[in-house]
Amino acid sequence: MSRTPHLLSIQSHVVFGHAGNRAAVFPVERLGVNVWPLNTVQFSNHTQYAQWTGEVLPPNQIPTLVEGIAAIGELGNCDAVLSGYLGSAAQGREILEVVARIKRANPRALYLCDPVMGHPEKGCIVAPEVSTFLLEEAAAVADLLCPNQLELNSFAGRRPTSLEDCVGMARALLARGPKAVLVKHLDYPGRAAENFEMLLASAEGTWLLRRPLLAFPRQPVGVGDLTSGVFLARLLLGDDLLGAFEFSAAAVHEVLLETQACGSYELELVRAQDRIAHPRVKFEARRLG
Ligand SMILES: Nc1ncnc2c1ncn2[C@@H]1O[C@H](COP(=O)(O)OP(=O)(O)O)[C@@H](O)[C@H]1O
Ligand SMILES: Cc1ncc(COP(=O)(O)O)c(C=O)c1O
Ligand SMILES: [Mg+2]
Repeated sequence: MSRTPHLLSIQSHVVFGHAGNRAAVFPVERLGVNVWPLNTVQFSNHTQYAQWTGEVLPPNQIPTLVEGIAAIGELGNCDAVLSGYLGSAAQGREILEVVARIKRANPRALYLCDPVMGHPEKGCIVAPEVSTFLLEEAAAVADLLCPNQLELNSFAGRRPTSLEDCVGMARALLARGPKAVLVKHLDYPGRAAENFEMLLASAEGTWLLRRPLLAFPRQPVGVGDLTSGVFLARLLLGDDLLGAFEFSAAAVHEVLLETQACGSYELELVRAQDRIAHPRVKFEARRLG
């Protein structure tokens, strides 16, 4: 029997609803990966409600908690680290130390960075110094980087003019160190309005994936966190980059269909659990160039 992979997932916790670890832990475990959730913040709800209560984890708690895992002899069993929503740049620096420590314990361990930067128009609030940390420090260390279009624009320092330009921006990120860049949401002049598009860039090439754009009265939150979690889970379960990319698009689309059918604002992860594990839809990515 093959071993169950272990993933250290360092992102936000919300008591109500689904974002950060609350969008990733359950689906990733449902797919068959053990998750070690380490919560960077504990908020009542995600920040797009415009109000919330709760606290940011003191940065020194990150190495303290990882030290506890090392002390019981389990750190070498960690197969990957995922980082997402951060409460401070200081937390980010502690995460990079933790990644280095885990890679010493298990040189095959992967680090996926979802560079959650905030989106003032949408109401996603992240401390501004976190963006600087992600741009200048985290990208160089990550094996896998999963920006959305706005985050890709921040890395490039400009907006794209076309799909080809998005490809160039994603491939420029590869040059900073990651083995793959998954752009979770593409937006560029001339994009067909009926589609939701994603991009995967690696040393082997670049792939574009299109799925239907669904209508929501209010855009659900946590979709990015769900996407990066499922993508990494499938890699840990043995998929190649392209397979994990296509699977994550299908599983996320199933969750969005369920969410839309229920008329919910929060992602319907519990109701969609079987569809996450066994998506009925399939999207094939198209190789570009
Ligand atoms: N198929 C889809 N149809 C409609 N909206 C979608 C679909 N897939 C994702 N979304 C929405 O697209 C947006 C993507 O957000 P974006 O900021 O680019 O990424 P992230 O989720 O990482 O923040 C989210 O608001 C999400 O709810
Ligand atoms: C607490 C928290 N975590 C994570 C996120 C990121 O969510 P998404 O997956 O939509 O990028 C948000 C977005 O507002 C948030 O408020
Ligand atoms: Mg995001």
